[in-house]
Amino acid sequence: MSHLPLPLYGFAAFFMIFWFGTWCVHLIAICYGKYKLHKKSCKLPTESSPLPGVSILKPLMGVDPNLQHNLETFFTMDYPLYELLFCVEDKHDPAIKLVEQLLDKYPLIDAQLFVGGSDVGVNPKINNIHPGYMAAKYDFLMISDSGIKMKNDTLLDMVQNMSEQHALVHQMPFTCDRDGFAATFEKVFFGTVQSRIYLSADALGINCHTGMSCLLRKAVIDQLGGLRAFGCYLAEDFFIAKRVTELGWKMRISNQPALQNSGLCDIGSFQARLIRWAKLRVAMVPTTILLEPLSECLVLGALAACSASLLFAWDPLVFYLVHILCWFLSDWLLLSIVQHGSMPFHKFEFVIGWFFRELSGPYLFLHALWNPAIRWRTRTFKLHWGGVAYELPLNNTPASESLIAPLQPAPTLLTATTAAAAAATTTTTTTSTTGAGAGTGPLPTAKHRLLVS
Ligand SMILES: CCCCCCCC/C=C\CCCCCCCC(=O)N[C@@H](CO[C@@H]1OC[C@@H](O)[C@H](O)[C@H]1O)[C@H](O)/C=C/CCCCCCCCCCCCC
Ligand SMILES: O=c1ccn([C@@H]2O[C@H](COP(=O)(O)OP(=O)(O)O)[C@@H](O)[C@H]2O)c(=O)[nH]1
Repeated sequence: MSHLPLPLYGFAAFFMIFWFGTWCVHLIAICYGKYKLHKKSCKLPTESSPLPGVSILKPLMGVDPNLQHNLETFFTMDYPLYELLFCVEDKHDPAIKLVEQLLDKYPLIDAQLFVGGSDVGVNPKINNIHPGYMAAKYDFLMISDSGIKMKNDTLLDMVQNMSEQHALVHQMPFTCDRDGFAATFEKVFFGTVQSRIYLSADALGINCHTGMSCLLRKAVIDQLGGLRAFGCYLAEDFFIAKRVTELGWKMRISNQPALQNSGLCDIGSFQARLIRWAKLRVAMVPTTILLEPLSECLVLGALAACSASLLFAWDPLVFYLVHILCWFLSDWLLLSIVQHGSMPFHKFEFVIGWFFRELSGPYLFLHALWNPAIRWRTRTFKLHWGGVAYELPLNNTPASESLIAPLQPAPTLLTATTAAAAAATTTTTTTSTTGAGAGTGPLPTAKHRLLVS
């Protein structure tokens, strides 16, 4: 041992400490997940402190087989005061017709549709929801991506997590139970590697905000310059959380994880999504270039096994196998906590899904580093270090990114009335009710609820 160069011992000691730290992260995630998730809040509204109104922004782009069902869950929530602000950028998007049908089906729910988006920055999601944000009338703002499904009490849960010190409550991303291996893979990713980081980061007060379902204090966002102030970033979620906490406000996750329920679920698109997210993280938090690969089970296990062999003369193979087994069991435990019920797949499928995730993780990360161009739906972007984005011209889309299948509008769904209403660039305001279940009288037909900007 003594003839080996000294720096090698330094590296070995570093990897052993990192390995130990990672197991602490496992432990924190399991304990915090058990404590925090699926807990029913006992804080009930009183006459002196009624539940606040919430303006819900729904950015939509294209239609998938579950969209109608997912959107419908927003019309049937048990919450006394909210408005739904659906936002669609393209006037030919078939999502318009779907929203109109829902507006007709639920005339007592306070809901509007905004078509045309805005041009306040590079981020197409921000551009899409900005008209809805400008029209929002309540003190609380919820941003909820198109693939999110709500339980009856999800909004209540989020509002009850918003204390006097909090300005941001977000849902930890998770998935609905769906059939097929791609759905298993998604659940394994969100319920293991992602939950581990998300839960421990929230427990330790580290910004890990993913903005697919979040509740914000509108006054705080207004104070920060409005949503337009975040239009220059693609990862608006990360920067919203950063600025909000810099003002002294707190953020935290809600008790219910977010139920992603997109009707399009395939391995290729999901991997492309993970690659896109990794590119964002690398640009925003450059230390992830080192931290992410190092925190992968197979990579860290190999490094720790060599280090343990060097430092303590332990058998590296036995160390490696025990490390993988313990990691696997700990991931199963964490996934069970996040799922909070029976698993939609057999244990054997979990084994396959887990190994597939562990083997593909480092590869996807390298892929993200290799090609910095970011394809998001119909557009391609690049990021400056720090996270400021710029859009690339359409013909500059790299071929390697073509595995992404953007949600393409199906033009056949568009009716003549919708097209005519959308083509007329006049602005028509909707008749609004005062909250869920509190409306009066018949409302105009859906086509009059179209706001074209
Ligand atoms: C000793 C242990 C060290 C641990 C090292 C941690 C390594 C991290 C490993 C895995 C990463 C897990 C991923 C966490 C979830 C992030 C998901 C994500 O990338 N989301 C981004 C994109 O979201 C979409 O963006 C567009 C928007 O319009 C959509 O609505 C969004 O859904 C999002 O932008 C990123 C947010 C947070 C990034 C945080 C990066 C820091 C991670 C390091 C945290 C370390 C915690 C260590 C705990 C002890
Ligand atoms: O050009 C775009 C891309 C996305 N979105 C919306 O932004 C949200 C998140 O998009 P996506 O699911 O593609 O992002 P991810 O969760 O994969 O990061 C969804 O509600 C989309 O409808 C949008 O309005 N315009």
